[in-house]
Amino acid sequence: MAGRLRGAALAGCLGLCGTALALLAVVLLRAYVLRPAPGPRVWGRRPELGFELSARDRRELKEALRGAIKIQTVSFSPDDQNTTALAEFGNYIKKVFPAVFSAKFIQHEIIGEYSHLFTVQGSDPQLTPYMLLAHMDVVPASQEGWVAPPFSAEERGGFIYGRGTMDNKNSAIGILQALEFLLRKDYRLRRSFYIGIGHDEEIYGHKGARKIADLLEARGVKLSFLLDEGSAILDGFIKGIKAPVAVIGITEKGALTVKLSVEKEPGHSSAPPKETSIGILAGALSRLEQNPMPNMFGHGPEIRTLEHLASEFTFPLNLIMTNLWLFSPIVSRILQQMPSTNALIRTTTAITMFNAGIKTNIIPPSAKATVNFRIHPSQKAEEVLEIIKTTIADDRVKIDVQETFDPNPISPWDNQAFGVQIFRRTLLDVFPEVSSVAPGICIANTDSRHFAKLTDAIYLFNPLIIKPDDFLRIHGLNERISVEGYEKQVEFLYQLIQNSDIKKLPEPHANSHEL
Ligand SMILES: CCCCCCCC/C=C\CCCCCCCC(=O)N[C@@H](CCC(N)=O)C(=O)O
Ligand SMILES: [Zn+2]
Ligand SMILES: [Zn+2]
Repeated sequence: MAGRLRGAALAGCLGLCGTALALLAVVLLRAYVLRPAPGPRVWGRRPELGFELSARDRRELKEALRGAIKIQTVSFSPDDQNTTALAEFGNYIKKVFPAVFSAKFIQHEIIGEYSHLFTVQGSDPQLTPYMLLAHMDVVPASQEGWVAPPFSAEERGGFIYGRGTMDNKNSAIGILQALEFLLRKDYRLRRSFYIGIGHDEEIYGHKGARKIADLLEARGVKLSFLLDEGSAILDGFIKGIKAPVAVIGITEKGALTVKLSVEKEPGHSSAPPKETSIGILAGALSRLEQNPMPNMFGHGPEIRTLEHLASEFTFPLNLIMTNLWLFSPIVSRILQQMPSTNALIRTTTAITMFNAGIKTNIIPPSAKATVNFRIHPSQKAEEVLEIIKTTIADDRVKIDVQETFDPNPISPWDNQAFGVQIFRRTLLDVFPEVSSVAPGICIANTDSRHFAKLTDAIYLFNPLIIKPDDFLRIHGLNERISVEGYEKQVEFLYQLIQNSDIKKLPEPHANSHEL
């Protein structure tokens, strides 16, 4: 009997060890043998024109951006914009980019009073056009806390400081600059493309980008792809990855902004009620902050980002990333530690405004707050609103939805995706130090969502190498761009326009080591 028991225990143990060994074998096999092929291609043609800049070109390129930064195109709220500055921006680009404005095959239109649409007619009408999108408006900037005033465009230590240097005059001016340089070299464009420069992106883009999209739709335009801001070449964002990696947004999060308010009878502060409007609202806000929205890791494209970058990780993280089917609970816990990676895996909750109280000895008649949620690609606004109501669980708190939209659909990311292959090719040309190109999520919002009817291929990417510290400068203090980084951005756009002139993508090549 004892012998039989020992035998059974041994068999059980062998079974367990066997399972563990089998698991390990699968892990190793997946890590080293079954890693998905990156989908390389062999491109016969290189861009016709190289990006050699004279000292004069360099000066001109830098001054064009600096001049644009000095124009205070601030969007405060949907009914408060600096319209004088928006108009000045229009005059400014006309002056700085004469070749763009005088080319016979470029049509320029002003949309919604201040936005710009350029239709660049290529020589081959058979090729489906694409679109480059940017915006000229900026968020406000406090005067304090900057090393140089936010609209001075001062140059310090190789950086231009100012609101809009990364978000997003670098793209608006950069696109026009790249085209200006190409035109001056008599480059004849083959594929048509559109340039859209919105004037109210920071306040939802209803008067600018949306009108541009409506107009193009009415003209029956279909786009092969659209490129807008929203992600970048990330350096140091992900623990365990040393080299900079290009993460191109294939979707952007949705958004839901709610106004919460509590009304209460005012009175003398010497005989206060048990709870005031401020106390009730503060409790509701605290519950929202203390109960984050659910962790959705694995339900959206964030998992594809890590899978694509798996080989970039050092050991043993590379093993973990290649086997997310097994390790995703650990990975999702690590991701939620940093605000920028936490934003990838859940709907975020940000209390952005709070107003209450009118005098030191008056019981406040009302308290109001604004909470801004950014919705994970696997959720819908309606679902998030239900969670908010359940979490607040207090009928005295009135909830008004101010603005809401669901996450964007997911854009294609495969060997046939024209835009993706063009970005890969251009990254190889301009940023040889970038070893991987991965699909990702844009954690903020962009004007591109207005163009969903024109194309299913919307990509969010700024060709700039950014570090976590740079990310904090966007909408924050000391926003800046390095002169070298801006030159690279213009070079990327210059080569992207030429690369897009290819008629058909080359065949993928199995043994190449390209991206
Ligand atoms: C695995 C990778 C980790 C990812 C870390 C994220 C790093 C992201 C890097 C760069 C992103 C820059 C995004 C800038 C876009 C900003 C656009 C913007 O400010 N939009 C406004 C629009 C307002 C609106 N209501 O539509 C906004 O989102 O508030
Ligand atoms: Zn922006
Ligand atoms: Zn912004």
